[in-house]
This record gives sequence, C-alpha cells and structure tokens, in this order.
Amino acid sequence: MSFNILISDPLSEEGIYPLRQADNVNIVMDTGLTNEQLEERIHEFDALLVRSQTQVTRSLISKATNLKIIGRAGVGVDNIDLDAATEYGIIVVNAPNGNTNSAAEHTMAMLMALSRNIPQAYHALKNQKWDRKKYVGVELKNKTLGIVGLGRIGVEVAARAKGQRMNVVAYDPFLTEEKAEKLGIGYGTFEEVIKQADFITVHTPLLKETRHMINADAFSIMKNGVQIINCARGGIIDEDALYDAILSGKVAGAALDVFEKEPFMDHKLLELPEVVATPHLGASTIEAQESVAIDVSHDVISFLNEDMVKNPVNLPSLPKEALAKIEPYFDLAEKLGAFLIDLTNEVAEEVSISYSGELYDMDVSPLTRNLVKGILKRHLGSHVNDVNALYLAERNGIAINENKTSVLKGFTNLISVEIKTKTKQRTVAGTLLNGFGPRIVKVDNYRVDVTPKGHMVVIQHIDQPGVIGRMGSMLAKHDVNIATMQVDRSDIGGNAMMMLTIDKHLEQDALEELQNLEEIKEVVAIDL
Ligand SMILES: NC(=O)C1=CN([C@@H]2O[C@H](COP(=O)(O)OP(=O)(O)OC[C@H]3O[C@@H](n4cnc5c(N)ncnc54)[C@H](O)[C@@H]3O)[C@@H](O)[C@H]2O)C=CC1
Ligand SMILES: O=C(O)C(=O)COP(=O)(O)O
Repeated sequence: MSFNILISDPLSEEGIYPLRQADNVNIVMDTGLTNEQLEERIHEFDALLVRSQTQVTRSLISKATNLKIIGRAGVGVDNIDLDAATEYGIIVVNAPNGNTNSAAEHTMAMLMALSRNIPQAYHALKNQKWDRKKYVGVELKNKTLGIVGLGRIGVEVAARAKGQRMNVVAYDPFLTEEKAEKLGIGYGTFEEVIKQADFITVHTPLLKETRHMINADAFSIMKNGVQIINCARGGIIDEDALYDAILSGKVAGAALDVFEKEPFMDHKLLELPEVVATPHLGASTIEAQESVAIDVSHDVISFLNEDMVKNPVNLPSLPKEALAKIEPYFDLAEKLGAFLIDLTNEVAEEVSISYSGELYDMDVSPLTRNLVKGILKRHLGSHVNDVNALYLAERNGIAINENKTSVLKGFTNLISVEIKTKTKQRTVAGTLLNGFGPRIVKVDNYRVDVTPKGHMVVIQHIDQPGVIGRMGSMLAKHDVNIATMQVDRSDIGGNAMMMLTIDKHLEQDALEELQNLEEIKEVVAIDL
C-alpha cells in the first residue's frame, strides 16, 4: 500500500529524510497553496505535514476524506481544529521537544535586545544616526524575570536567565514548591509573579484560559516600567491593552515574536519605538527545524505502517514500557466489543467494562478505546478508530463506564463487559492466556473457552438429550463443519448455552432452521 503525503509549510529537507527513505510514500511538497487550492486537493492525501502557517480548519478536515494523520512539525497546534480532527478520526501528532532550545534562545535574544535597545540602535545607525544617549539600557543582573508557564521552554528560559544572574519567579498551575526549589527559582500565583517582575515572559499554550491572560487588569498591577516578552503565542497578551500600556508609560517595552493575527504587513504595535519584533522566528533554526521534521516524519511513518506514534496530541500517549504491557490486550478488547454487539444485534445504550487482575495496575484507557471501537464499527462502519471511538460513543449517547479491581477472578487478567441495549443486557468476559493469546471465557453466566476469531455460533437452548446431535446433523446438511464446540448449563434440564466455531459464515437459512428447533431459544451467528 502506498500513501500520499502533502507538506504544506516549509519543512527541513534533512528532517524529512526518513520520509524520503520510506518506500511506500509519495511526497508532495507545495508550500504555496491557497486555502481554496488546499481544500480542493486535500482528499488526495493520507497525511498532511504543517508548521504554524497552514490553517487546518474544520472545513478543510471535512474535505479530507482520505486523511489519516496530521503532523505538526513544532509544538503549538492552535492552527489545527483538534475537535474536528478527532471527530473525523484523524490523529494529530506534533514534535514537542525539537524546538525547545531554539525557542528559549530566541526568548533570551529578545530579552537582551529589549533591555539594550539593540534593534532600535541598529536601525538608527543604519540611518546614519550615532545616538548614544537615546539608547541607554538596563542591566539584567539582579532584575526579576517573571515567567508565566513553566513547561519545556519556560524551564530552559529560567536556566538561561539565572545564568544572567537574574532572579527568576514563575507561575504555572503545575509548578510545585519542590520543582521550584530544584530549579533554584521562586514561585507564586499569577498576580504575585507579575507584580514583582521587571521583565515578564509568557510560555503557555494559547488556550481559553490563557487568551488575553496579560490584559489591562494584569498591566494595572505590574511595576511601572515593566518590559514584556512574548515568544509563545499571539493572543496570550491582549494587543490593544499592551498598546495602551506602552502609550501610558506603564510598560517600558515589549519584545514580540508572535501576534494575534499572523502573518501581517503592518501592525499598530510596530509603530511604537518601544516594541521590538520578529516574524515568528522562535523555532527557526537549522537545528530545530531538522529535529522537529525528523520527529514528525518518524511518527507519520509509524502511524501509516500501523505502529505506535510517540507524540499524539488527540490521543493520550503512554510511556513505552506501559504501552508494551497493554498492547497485547488490544485485539482481545476489540474482539470482546465486536462479539457483544453481534450477540445483542442492537445499538448499545450503555457499556460497562471491568478490568481485573494484573490489568488493575495498567493504564487501560487504550483498551477501552479498542473495545468501544469494536462495538461501534458494527453500526458506524470502518471510519471508527482509536481517535474517534470515545467521541462517537458520546455523540451517539452511549454511556461508557470503566472500573478496575485487583481481585483475581480465577484468571491473572480478565476483561468483563456488560452491554445494555433497548431490550437486552448481555455480558462477555475474556482473558489473555500467557502464550495462547486471547480467549472468551464467559458469555452471560456460562463458562466457555474459545478463541475470539473467525465464525462462531452462540446457541441458547434447553438442556436435554439429543439437542446436540440434532443440531450437528442440521449443520452438516448445510455443509457447515464444526471446528470446536463448548456446552455449559445452568442446571440439569435447565437453560444451556452452546458455543460453536465453524469453518464458514452461518447463512440465514441454516440459522433459521436451527432457530426452529423446539429446544432452541436463540441462535446468533458471529463473525470476528
Ligand atoms: N515562537 C515560536 O516559534 C515558538 C513558540 N512555541 C510556543 O511556546 C509555548 C510553550 O511551549 P512549550 O514550553 O513547549 O509547552 P509546554 O506544554 O511544555 O509548556 C506549557 C506550560 O504552560 C503551562 N500552562 C498552561 N496553562 C497555564 C496557565 N493558565 N497559566 C500558566 N501556565 C499555564 C503548562 O502547565 C505548561 O507547563 C507554546 O505556546 C508553543 O506553541 C514553541 C516553540 C516555538
Ligand atoms: O512550535 C511552535 O509552537 C511554533 O510556534 C513554531 O512555529 P513554526 O513551526 O516555526 O511555524
């Protein structure tokens, strides 16, 4: 199978070497497509690779009928409609580590350019003005740098600022006293940090909570003459409020790499001499570009070849060791879901999954997604995948309950699933037998031991002599060979269940004939 990949923003040629090396991909690099052209062509592609420029909107995604993966060669995914990608079952991956250093270095470059008026002085000199008085700066030493958002880049900026002998204080909802101590920095609430800082740099993602986080109210409690740096995302700072704060003299200067609307040709903030700016260059180094492009290329290849990705954005990611433990259960989980939905042959309303034994200690969320995928695929088709399974369940009003217990129920691991439909309630349980693969070990209250694979028939009947024989000859009449057979009963002469694996799909006429036998209560054909 061969895959078409579109690269619509400039990516490092060295970085996409792994893609060029893959023999099953066809790469189109076109960084000049208009939105309309992109929408027209997107259906041709299995993968789309972007940086921050291409706007991957819901409208584009809705036309991307073959798209399986969007790779963001960088950190911020605010140019990608993640909800739409998830709904359409498209995985989004990014490259969160490759540009950390470059973004931190750029932040320091902006901080120093700002404190010493380097761009302004350079500009004056270029215009033949030797003006030493006008461009007197301030030292960084002993000044306080307030960092808002202490993630990968924030931490690197803190380390570099300490190298400049600055006092560093940070605010991040996940920052603990222990971590701050280890980094040798102070910490506080957002207000505490911005109140005491001489320089403030933001390093959060652009989220609902961080949009316009630095606004008129925030400026009002800052020190007079504070200087602001934004190398994270336009929109974290309210640009109108910043403009006013600079005009009023509250803010002495600002260094901006990112803007609320990009790209632009003129901007009122750039009219102010206190503002220094770069056109979103934080990640624009040879090293960062190579690194992020390598990372997304590897993830795209892995995904297209049905391997695990390292940096999923719209799927929880698991550490390698945790994934290695849980992966062997994927097939069992999906098969249990598919088995149950065939057994009920009705749309699910509620699914309750219980994980026990050694599964208790594992992150079972990928199993729940696989199980729900198995259930939904029967009614919603093959576009259901790990990415959209839970979303589609929610959208279709199917409640998914998950619980774990360490209690061993006769098996070292057990997945028990109960499904409720409009008229039925059925259960199935399965285990992964060490060295023997997945097994269904219980259907409703009957014990079985069957590999969830191929063609099966589940028959509910009355426990009485001759039933098995009659059934066997009826199947023989339809040329159906029985591969395995299991029978269990509630009590002598009571209800019983027979589970057959057969060599081909049970046709409707054979099924109906079986159904008409007096002792038979229900016959269900299942194909896994
Ligand atoms: N200018 C450029 O070219 C580049 C910009 N970036 C941007 O820099 C930003 C940071 O990137 P990373 O450090 O890699 O991300 P990260 O995910 O490692 O760190 C973000 C931090 O922000 C914190 N945070 C979230 N909400 C917050 C809130 N309300 N208040 C305070 N902190 C909050 C998080 O807890 C996290 O620690 C992102 O917006 C990213 O897109 C990244 C690379 C290059
Ligand atoms: O990684 C990020 O979040 C960035 O902002 C870098 O953007 P870019 O890939 O240079 O368009």
